[in-house]
Amino acid sequence: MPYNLSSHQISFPHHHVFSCHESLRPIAPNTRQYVSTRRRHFFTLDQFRRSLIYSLFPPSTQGSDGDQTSYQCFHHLEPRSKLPLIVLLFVVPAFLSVPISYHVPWFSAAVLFAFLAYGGAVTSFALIYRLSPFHPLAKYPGPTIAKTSKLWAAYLNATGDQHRCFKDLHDRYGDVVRVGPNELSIRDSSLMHPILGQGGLLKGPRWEGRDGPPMLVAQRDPILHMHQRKPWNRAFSSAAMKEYEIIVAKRVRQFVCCLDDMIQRSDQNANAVVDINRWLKYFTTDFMGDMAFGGGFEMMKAGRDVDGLWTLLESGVRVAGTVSNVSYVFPFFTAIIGKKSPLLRLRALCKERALERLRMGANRKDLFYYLSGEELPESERPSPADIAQDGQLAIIAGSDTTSSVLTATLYYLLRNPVVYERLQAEVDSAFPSGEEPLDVAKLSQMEWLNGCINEALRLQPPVPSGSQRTVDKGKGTKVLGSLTIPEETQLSLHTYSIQRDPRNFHNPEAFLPERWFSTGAPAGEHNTAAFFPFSYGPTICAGKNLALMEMRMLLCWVLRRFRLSEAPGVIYEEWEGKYFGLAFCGAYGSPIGQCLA
Ligand code: HEM
Repeated sequence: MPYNLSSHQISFPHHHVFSCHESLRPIAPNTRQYVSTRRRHFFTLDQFRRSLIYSLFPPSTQGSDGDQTSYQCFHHLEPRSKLPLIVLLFVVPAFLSVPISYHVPWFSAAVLFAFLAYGGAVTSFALIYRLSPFHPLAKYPGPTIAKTSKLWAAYLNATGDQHRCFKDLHDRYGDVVRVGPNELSIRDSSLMHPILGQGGLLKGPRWEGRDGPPMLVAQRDPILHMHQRKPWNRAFSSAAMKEYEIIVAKRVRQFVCCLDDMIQRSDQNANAVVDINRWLKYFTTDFMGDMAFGGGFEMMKAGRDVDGLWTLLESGVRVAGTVSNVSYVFPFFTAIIGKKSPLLRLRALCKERALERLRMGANRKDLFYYLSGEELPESERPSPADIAQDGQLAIIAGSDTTSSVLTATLYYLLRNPVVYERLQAEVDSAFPSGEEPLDVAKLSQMEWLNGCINEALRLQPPVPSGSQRTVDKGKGTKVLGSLTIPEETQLSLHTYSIQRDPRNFHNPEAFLPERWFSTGAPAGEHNTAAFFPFSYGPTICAGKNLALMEMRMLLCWVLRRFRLSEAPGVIYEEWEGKYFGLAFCGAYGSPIGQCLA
């Protein structure tokens, strides 16, 4: 159904974004912080004055009374840092309590009353407007609670159930659902190019409010993004990828030996119950540690979460995912949690590792080599802080994602014994006994292997809610296919729903690797454009080819060496329902041959 919104525009606070014709200059040599040569942004007294009015007439009240003054105020203001937010939320009502105190017997009662009245008024204005027919997104269907606040989405994110809940909403309301006051979730793969492709929409504000210059994945400005992306593109060129094969192979060999060791030590007749999810996490983190910092995590060797890195990663990703739904909370969150915040601790750990590696120098061409600009003249190299930040991104982006897809693939193999047998036969014939599955070209041609990985990526994409985009402020209403989107609306293509949509994939809930075969695929709908677990366009996952190589090699090697089966006492039917942070156990059968290490 086509949606036609009025050109009525809403405002949503966000940072200044450089336009293409503005030039950029770094604020200091060897740094990624830039200022526009045309216009600089300071929080001026005028803005401060207007921010006070904004607090009384927040964005969402705009239009309810047609008040042009309030509209102009919130249209131009961007109060995201701690000070103005504290002023708006605490100082204004504190001032209001002074006149009230003349009318009540106790000053404390006046303060309480002022805060309640101020908070109540602001909240009521916001709620009434957001639910009113005057809101620019009023025509889009969605649950009432979602229209009132993003707190609901934050709550769903914290439960780990957001993607399944959004899919239910799409099944109920259709391809476009209002999932926040100013946010839409979209289940229409034909909009992939206009939204994510070249010249598409800017990244959304969900990464805002964090300390320091944004890392690549959070960079909203397309020009800065392109600039920051260059070393990543060099790092994942075909020539560079060749160098990584031995690094992956070394860690896969170690993974296999660790499992072998567990089987040897087990008293269950050459079987061992292994927490495969945990071990896959150790594997991917050790490997990304090698790539980003030249090693140093050694979780597989220790058989445990060394330095609490995984706990930091898991809690950091979960907290960041939840809080980014309400990114204006970030400054308060970091102020309250301070240095104990998992993200800050992770940052400190990565900085320590980066400095250590810089001291050691580049002894091989890994990801660090490219990110630290070893091949560039000294003056063009990034600062240690930037290198540490890129290393941190590699660990966050490259470990949990890959381990969750590997876990999902093994899960679906256990649940589909016929597919397991077919894949096993393919692996056995591709790599006869004793041969190490190292041939990357051969791995990329194996239809069952790649079909299984694609199915796991389709059914359990590690970024299930997609990458948020926004219709840029000041650019006016955007027409996307049959949709008309008001400026400063946030939106995401919902990967999980699109990849399970029967219009795109025949029998979408079934694990069918055959659907990816070049010939002999089962009849039925198969829309390759609707498969985008790594996203699409200029911001597509930088590490896609590395992740695929890593997953292919590990799966092949594990299948050559072990026979997996369901562990006793585990209810596998329940696993799929608890995608987030689940421990998944597999019982291992007789090993095939000797440890290949
Ligand atoms: C199965 C594994 C993986 C999946 C499904 C995956 C998926 C994604 C997705 C959906 C994005 C967001 C893109 C966007 O904003 O449009 C992303 C970004 C990114 N990923 Fe991956 N990823 C995986 C593994 C990796 C690995 C191994 C690395 C290696 C370091 C990596 C590095 C990155 C980087 C650097 C970005 C930011 C790209 C940018 O904004 O330009 N990812 N990934």
